Amino acid sequence: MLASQKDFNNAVSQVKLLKEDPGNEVKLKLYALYKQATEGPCNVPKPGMLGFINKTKWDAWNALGSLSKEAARQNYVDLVSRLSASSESPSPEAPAADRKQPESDSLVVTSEDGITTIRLNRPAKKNALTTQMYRDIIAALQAASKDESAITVLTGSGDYYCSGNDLTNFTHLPAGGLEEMARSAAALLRDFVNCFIDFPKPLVAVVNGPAVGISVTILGLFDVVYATDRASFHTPFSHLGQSPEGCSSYTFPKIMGSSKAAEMLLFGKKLTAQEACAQGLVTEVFPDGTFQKEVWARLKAYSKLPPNAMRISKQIIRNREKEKLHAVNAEESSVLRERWQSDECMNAIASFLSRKVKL
Ligand SMILES: CCCCCC/C=C/C(=O)SCCNC(=O)CCNC(=O)[C@H](O)C(C)(C)COP(=O)(O)OP(=O)(O)OC[C@H]1O[C@@H](n2cnc3c(N)ncnc32)[C@H](O)[C@@H]1OP(=O)(O)O
Repeated sequence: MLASQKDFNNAVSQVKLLKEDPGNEVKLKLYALYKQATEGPCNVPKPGMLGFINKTKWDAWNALGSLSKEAARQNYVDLVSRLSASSESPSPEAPAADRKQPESDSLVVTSEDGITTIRLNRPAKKNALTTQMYRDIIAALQAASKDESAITVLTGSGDYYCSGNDLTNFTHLPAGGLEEMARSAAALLRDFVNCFIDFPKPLVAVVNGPAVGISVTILGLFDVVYATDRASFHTPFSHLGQSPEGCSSYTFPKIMGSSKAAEMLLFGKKLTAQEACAQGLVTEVFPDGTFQKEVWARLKAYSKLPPNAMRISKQIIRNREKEKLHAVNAEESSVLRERWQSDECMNAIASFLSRKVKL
């Protein structure tokens, strides 16, 4: 059942009682949802360039498009309830030592020198992502968005950056069978990608080796991607009977043009680091021997820049795209939900598991 007018009025009062300032981005979201819930879709002319604040507010409201008043009311109530819960928790700005650690040691999260680093730590399996790792990454990103660091980094341990989704995820069938597995995987995928779309601070991928599948597609949602010259970028979705995710069906054509994107996403063409850089997916490539030293020195210098200026600049860059990205993510997740139940996909996974086929 959607939130009632009374729930909405209560949430409006609750916002004034929040102990912590939720930050400009959240305030903007609250403003937009409030306007949409009370007045419906944006119906006023766009302010001129000089009215910067009014224009930002207008953009946020306008970005909600034709969202119904009822849905906006519900989203407003949900957002306030999350904010109230987190402002009651002991310390939303918890320092690294107090951060809730991931459930498994396949993910290691550290904070140092203004940088929060989320490290995939399953080198024996080429950092393939288990279901628990997706959940832990979501939690780590949510914590990093509120901690004191200026920059957040995703990287891998060992010789691989990440071999993508752990294909054995598909072998743990719940009581509801294949259909239920596909439904819950699609919901998790959608939440996972949403966190990257909404992440408010500079997000940097330090690609320490080959990258496969979803670890490649989400790169289009990062702000900066540094890669060793040993890295490669491979999205073998057709080989696996699957389809693109991570908003790559939208970001890749935008970044590299539609025909280069099609070669990767339809035919699974693997790019070298230099090729990925030439096509705009990678920001800069470093020789493997000096990769870690050069990249971390650079990131340490960037982490000293004024954090609010970086957040606001990211907000301006990202806000225009957010609604579109959420819509793309929803569509890709729903298409994959069907794909995962197809014979093409099941056969491809069975082949990998029986060691008949390797990419
Ligand atoms: C909530 C669900 C969201 C899903 C989102 C949709 C995501 C889609 C994708 O990410 S599609 C991409 C999936 N990934 C793959 O298909 C890669 C499969 N792996 C390989 O082809 C190869 O392992 C390799 C090319 C990555 C590396 O080859 P090689 O260097 O020869 O190493 P090994 O094959 O011996 O691998 C070592 C060890 O790791 C295991 N492993 C590697 N990748 C995966 C994987 N993706 N899933 C599960 N296990 C993986 C491999 O089986 C070996 O294990 P073992 O030593 O045999 O126990």
